[in-house]
Amino acid sequence: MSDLPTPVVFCGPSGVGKGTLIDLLMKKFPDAFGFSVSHTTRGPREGEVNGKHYHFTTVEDIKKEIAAGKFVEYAEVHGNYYGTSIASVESVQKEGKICVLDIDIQGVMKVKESSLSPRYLFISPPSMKELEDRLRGRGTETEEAIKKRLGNASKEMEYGQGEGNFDRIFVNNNLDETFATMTKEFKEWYPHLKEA
Ligand SMILES: Nc1ncnc2c1ncn2[C@@H]1O[C@H](COP(=O)(O)OP(=O)(O)OP(=O)(O)O)[C@@H](O)[C@H]1O
Repeated sequence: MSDLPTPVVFCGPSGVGKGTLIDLLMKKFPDAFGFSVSHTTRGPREGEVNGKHYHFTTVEDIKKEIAAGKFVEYAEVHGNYYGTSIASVESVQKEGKICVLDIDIQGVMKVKESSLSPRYLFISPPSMKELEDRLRGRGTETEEAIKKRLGNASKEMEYGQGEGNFDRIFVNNNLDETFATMTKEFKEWYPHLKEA
């Protein structure tokens, strides 16, 4: 048994508001949460610092470490690997922080096979129509990307609502209300949390 803070997984369709809710939590409880530093096999972009923005690695090395069970989740995107190592989650925990993992369903399935025992949260939109409006309203994706995200969303919703797949589902209808409910839950889960 350890008394390190239990990591928390945020999952839900693209555009549902995960990033928004995580930002709000981080502002309300300063220094209580942290993101783990991911590994990637893509090259560093200008200004990216190894160990800070990413742990830059090679395909050969990451494959070996994945095979050795050192990753809680990973994905191959356009020929590059991206992943979260157990060590990087632990380094957030060792600072006494709640490690936040903002991942998709594939990632959740991999985390479930790993040794990590996080709290699994699923963020659901009030309706598919509202999800579509948010994705369009955000204005960050092309029409093609929006269609792809909405196509994925129905499968994600099915898995998200599946019996026993998540510890808690938050329906993100009104943002203030969702955040208030979430804050209350986090204070129960992590009694040490102090508001700003
Ligand atoms: N409850 C809400 N009501 C209305 N709009 C919201 C709500 N929550 C978030 N939004 C808005 O919806 C859009 C998508 O939110 P956000 O970027 O946080 O989604 P996300 O789940 O993190 O998406 P991705 O997985 O693609 O990063 C943003 O423009 C955000 O301001």
